Amino acid sequence: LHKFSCVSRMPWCHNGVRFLSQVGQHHGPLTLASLGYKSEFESTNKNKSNKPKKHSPPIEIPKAKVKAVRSDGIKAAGVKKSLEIESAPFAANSFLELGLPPLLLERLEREGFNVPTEVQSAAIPSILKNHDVVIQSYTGSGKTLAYLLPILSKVGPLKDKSSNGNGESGKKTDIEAVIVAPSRELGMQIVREIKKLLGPSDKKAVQQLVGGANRSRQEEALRKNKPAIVVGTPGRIAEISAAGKLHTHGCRFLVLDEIDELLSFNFREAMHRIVEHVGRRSGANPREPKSALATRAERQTIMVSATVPFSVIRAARSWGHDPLLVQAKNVIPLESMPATGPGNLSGPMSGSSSNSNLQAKQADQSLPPALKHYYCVTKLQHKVDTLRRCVHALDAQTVIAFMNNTRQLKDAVFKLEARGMKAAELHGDLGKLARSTTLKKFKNGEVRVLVTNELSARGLDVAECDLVVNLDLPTDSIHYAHRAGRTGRLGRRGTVVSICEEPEVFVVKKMQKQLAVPIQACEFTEGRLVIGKEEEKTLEAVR
Ligand SMILES: Nc1ncnc2c1ncn2[C@@H]1O[C@H](COP(=O)(O)OP(=O)(O)OP(=O)(O)O)[C@@H](O)[C@H]1O
Repeated sequence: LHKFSCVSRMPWCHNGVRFLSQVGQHHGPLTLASLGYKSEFESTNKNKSNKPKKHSPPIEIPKAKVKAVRSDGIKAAGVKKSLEIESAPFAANSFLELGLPPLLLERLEREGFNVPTEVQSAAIPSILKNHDVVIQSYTGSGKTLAYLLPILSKVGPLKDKSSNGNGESGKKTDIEAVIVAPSRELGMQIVREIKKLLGPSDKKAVQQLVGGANRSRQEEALRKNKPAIVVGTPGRIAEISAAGKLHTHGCRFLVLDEIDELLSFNFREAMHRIVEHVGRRSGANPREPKSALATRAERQTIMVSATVPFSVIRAARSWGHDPLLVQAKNVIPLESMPATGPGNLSGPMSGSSSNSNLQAKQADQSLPPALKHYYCVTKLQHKVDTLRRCVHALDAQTVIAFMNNTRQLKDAVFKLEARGMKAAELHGDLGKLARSTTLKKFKNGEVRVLVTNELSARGLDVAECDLVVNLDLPTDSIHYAHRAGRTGRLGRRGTVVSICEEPEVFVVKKMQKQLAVPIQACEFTEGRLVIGKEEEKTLEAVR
């Protein structure tokens, strides 16, 4: 975004990145915390009601300029219906061929995981062979199990009995795997995925250490249950570790999920502590004189994200040992990546011609291939109404709408509800109970439109989500990719619509270029999505 020529009127455009007034003072990198999230800390419910703005009539569209296209919507008239997986990224081989232990294979079958996805097929053997890895594959392609399965093969109650490590003698000692995620929602989701495989009798082998939850209870659970795996947010893990209640020197795995987000400034101190205190970096010289590292177990470092900017490559080189870059169809030494300049798609730094090939090649690995992308130009005061017409036109049943400002987000929910569309807000100002209740309602179909901000852009896994709408544009292509990835999970159909004002169109065009996907101009009229003929012509050139 630094490269975009700013239009001073545009609220998000100032010194690189700026959202609307609420986050306007923040000039650091975009993070959950910078967007007003308190994912790591207790937050209060400041749910204030805002007066609804006057209803704005829909915009009239000159019919001659437009051509109707078939909606991508999924028919589910009032009833929540699961979306069919259409082009799943499944691999040709089976979990058995990947060398997973029998007990884990049983649990996978019980939970209906029959075939590994491509990225799982590439990552599992690499991790089982003790490599440090950076896992990069598009949103919703199964990266979580790609690292959880090899870890559960070596750690905890489902492990291969021949694998070494603590617990071998039946005596539980240290924690063996630490998994770090940037938000409590994502942390809890990972815990649920692990517990599903562990089953009720072994679920205490994993402990959540997320912010916003009761810390003494977490410490008590650590003491009593001696879990093999902990999953948490950076601040809470670092706090408990600094208090001497988390013993991670014997740890064999350190997973940094959504690594590019974890590298943001707000997590810097906590991440530093975690990286220094969890096991010993493999390849570090244990005989180094003053090094306390000698007493620690050698750890494997696993970093994960759909987007791998250069900062991640740098971090992987310094925190890992000869790491591999694992993608769905590729496993290559990270060393073979360019040593300087931008990594893959990025906002601020992308666009240099020397890296454009690499960028284009990796960009298409960040977005699910089946997604359809559109943008619709409207006036600011008509955005919510355009959203409503968009939902109807596509007959979308499970919609995530992204905004950048909490107050305007509440307004949008109010307007949608006033027009009879079931909507709810999700953001960091809500208490943890309100956040989980809203998410539950959204997942079970009680809420049709979830209006949220960057909190939900990473990791949130709602299989039924058939439409993502950017009511405010994301800051750059990385944020676009993560938001867009909330739909089209695991090969399902999905549509992404960015609703913007005329002066913002160049931002959409820029993202289209960086992401190497067509983002078609469209309008919603007479209950249908329509694209302009002119736009069609230019799109032919893009394709
Ligand atoms: N082999 C598999 N078979 C069936 N379902 C799977 C398989 N692997 C993963 N899934 C399911 O696919 C969904 C998406 O997986 P996951 O959340 O791990 O994707 P991701 O790549 O981490 O996405 P993001 O980048 O958005 O975090 C989850 O609901 C998960 O349970």
